[in-house]
Amino acid sequence: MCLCAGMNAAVRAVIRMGIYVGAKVYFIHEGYQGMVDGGDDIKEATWESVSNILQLGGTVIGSARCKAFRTHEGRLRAARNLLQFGITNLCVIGGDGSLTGANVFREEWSGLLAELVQQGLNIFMIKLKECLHFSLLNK
Ligand SMILES: Nc1ncnc2c1ncn2[C@@H]1O[C@H](COP(=O)(O)OP(=O)(O)O)[C@@H](O)[C@H]1O
Ligand SMILES: O=P(O)(O)OC[C@H]1O[C@](O)(COP(=O)(O)O)[C@@H](O)[C@@H]1O
Repeated sequence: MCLCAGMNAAVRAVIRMGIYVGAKVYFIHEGYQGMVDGGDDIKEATWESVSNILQLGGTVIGSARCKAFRTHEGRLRAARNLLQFGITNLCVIGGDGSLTGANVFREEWSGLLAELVQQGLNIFMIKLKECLHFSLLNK
């Protein structure tokens, strides 16, 4: 469990600013593990869902070490899950490891999409490659 102060403030700021500018914003629970697993680990956030969290230690969305995200296969699963939810931007809050992983993912993104297309993923999703950006915040 991560007890770092400030993580929830960062989560709250990202969610509320995203909603403020009109975006649909999602929590990805348990870090990259949630991105790889998809399903219930990816949930739409609301303004109220980040109320009363500033004073809490750790992070309300969890954190995890994820071996799978270090592998190409794991990142392919993560990309598929993002596309299924229509997620086009990622904000990664973490340290050196998380940001290194985000950079690897960004560099691989076009190739991952090409692989998903080969596997038969709906072609309209391809336009998302134009708009997958990473905002990198250091903890
Ligand atoms: N070189 C890498 N390639 C892909 N993913 C990575 C890499 N390094 C770290 N990660 C991912 O980032 C996660 C968090 O990294 P870690 O070093 O544990 O924490 P921190 O972000 O606090 O430095 C790892 O569990 C792994 O899933
Ligand atoms: O839970 P929300 O809606 O994010 O509101 C957070 C609010 O709670 C506080 O952190 C603490 O407020 P109190 O000192 O009144 O308990 C405020 O500074 C902040 O505006």
